[in-house]
Amino acid sequence: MKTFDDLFAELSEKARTRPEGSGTVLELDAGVHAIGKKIVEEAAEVWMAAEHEGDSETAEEISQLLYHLQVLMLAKGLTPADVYRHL
Ligand SMILES: N=c1c2ncn([C@@H]3O[C@H](COP(=O)(O)OP(=O)(O)OP(=O)(O)O)[C@@H](O)[C@H]3O)c2ncn1[C@@H]1O[C@H](COP(=O)(O)O)[C@@H](O)[C@H]1O
Repeated sequence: MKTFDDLFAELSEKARTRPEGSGTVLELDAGVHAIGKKIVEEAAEVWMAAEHEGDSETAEEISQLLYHLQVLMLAKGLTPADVYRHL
């Protein structure tokens, strides 16, 4: 099973090597404003799933929110350690 840190390592590598067909590369190229909009959209989907759908759908929406948060971290040059020190 992939963890938060596993995904961050995978996305960091995508950002470094910029493989063809990577959605992460496209999203990074779109910039912080576009990534921020995606985060707000996914956060709303988490809320709606939690209120109106099941646990599995909610967990899936949370995974998508975490993905977009990681893309924003990469766009800003932040690492998981930068975040963890605030937990
Ligand atoms: N975990 C994710 C992940 N979660 C969400 N997403 C993206 O976020 C979108 C969210 O989906 P929605 O259901 O909101 O669909 P949507 O609004 O129609 O999406 P868009 O039309 O806006 O793309 C998906 O279409 C993906 O583009 C993800 N994209 C990639 N990953 C993982 O990231 C890694 C690298 O991916 P690539 O960079 O694409 O190779 C791989 O391991 C992937 O599994």
